[in-house]
Amino acid sequence: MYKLNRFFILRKTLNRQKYLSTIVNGVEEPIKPWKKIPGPLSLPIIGQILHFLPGGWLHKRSIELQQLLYENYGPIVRLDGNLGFPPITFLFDPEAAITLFRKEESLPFRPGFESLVYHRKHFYNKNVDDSCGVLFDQGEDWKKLRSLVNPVMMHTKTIKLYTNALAEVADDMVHRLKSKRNKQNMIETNLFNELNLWALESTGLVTFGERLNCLDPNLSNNSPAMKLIKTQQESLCMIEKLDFQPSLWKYITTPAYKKGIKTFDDNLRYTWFFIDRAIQKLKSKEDTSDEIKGIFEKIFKIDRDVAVTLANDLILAGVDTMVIILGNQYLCSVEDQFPQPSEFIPERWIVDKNNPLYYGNAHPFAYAPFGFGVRSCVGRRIADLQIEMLISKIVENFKLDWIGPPPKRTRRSTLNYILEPYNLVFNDI
Ligand code: HEM
Repeated sequence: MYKLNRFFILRKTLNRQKYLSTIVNGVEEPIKPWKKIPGPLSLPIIGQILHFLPGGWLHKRSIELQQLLYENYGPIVRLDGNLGFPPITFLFDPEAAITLFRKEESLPFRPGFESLVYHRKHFYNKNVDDSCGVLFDQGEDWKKLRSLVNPVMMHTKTIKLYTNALAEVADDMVHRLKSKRNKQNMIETNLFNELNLWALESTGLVTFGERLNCLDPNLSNNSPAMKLIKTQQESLCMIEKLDFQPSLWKYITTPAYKKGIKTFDDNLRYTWFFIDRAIQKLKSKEDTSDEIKGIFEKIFKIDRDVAVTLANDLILAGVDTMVIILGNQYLCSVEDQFPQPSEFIPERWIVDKNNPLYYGNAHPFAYAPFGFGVRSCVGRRIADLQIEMLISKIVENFKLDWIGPPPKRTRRSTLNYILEPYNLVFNDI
């Protein structure tokens, strides 16, 4: 699944800058200039870009960027931004982060995905001012969408209606995993793709109110589901290239830009396959109150265009579960917050309060995977339920084991990638 941390562009909101200086030092201090925030050496004109180019210490790093920045510069780090990517402040102080979030305005600004937003505005939407979706819109446009979806997606009671259907999806996933095992009971195919298929099936069910059949054992590589997942993974790679690495696409038409636009086109085409199907079904079916309705159908009755935009959002956000930066993902892996952070110790969630491993000893904001406040993840209740269903079915059916060396770390980018080899063993109980 994905991570979406908020990142703040302090150049834009001076108040946040002021606030930061206050909380970090504990006393009111005059606003410090942006350039005083510690960060990699910045040279005139080219800024910090040299560190990210071949030969630079931040190019092709074997250690995560956030870890390098924290270890070298402390709890607040400045990246100036250059060649198409914006200035960023990394915040690794959970107390400061939570205070900042609490002070957030009613219309939080969350930048990012500029290439995708550009594609939606110039190649997909009819008018340049049309909505790009709840993930990407800002200000009043975002608020309008968000207030339509909140009652449908943020209420536990509404989401609980999907429990049985999601349990069936999880059962099918268990069957699929069983059928993909080799003689050592290890999954032969790409585990990352398998999880993407499950996520698409689960999110598709909640979105459209019906099964997409992504877990069908005979699913071919040319099926719309497989193509959707493939183009989604490719889209995220292109976003990483265009929006999270130095890139010239905003100034000239680069090959990466052309590839990105084509990939975003293809991805939306496959999402449309499912949207079209849902629209056709809605036209032909009678309204019965006792069946589970997808979010798409519920919103469609209020506003067709919003329903389509939202379906695009949910399928994108709910499948690969991607996005943006505030250092709490890194905070989850520091010893001060979670002792022995790189070890698999699930007991930390159930041990007694006196035990040093007790998860509650960490700062409450060190673990905030869904963000915080009015712009936090709108799919969190769905995600919680989906994950709860899958994990309980897996634990019921398998005794999990791990062979060989410890797992490689995930690669954090637009997405968190689980790196091969997947040495998980799925023994029958
Ligand atoms: C483990 C799974 C998931 C994680 C860790 C996650 C995490 C996040 C995070 C951190 C944000 C940004 C919050 C912020 O800016 O403060 C976010 C936003 C969002 N998520 Fe999720 N998410 C998950 C699953 C889902 C699912 C299943 C869906 C759809 C069904 C979804 C839909 C969205 C949408 C539409 C937004 C944008 C909300 C807005 O800007 O108003 N997410 N997610």
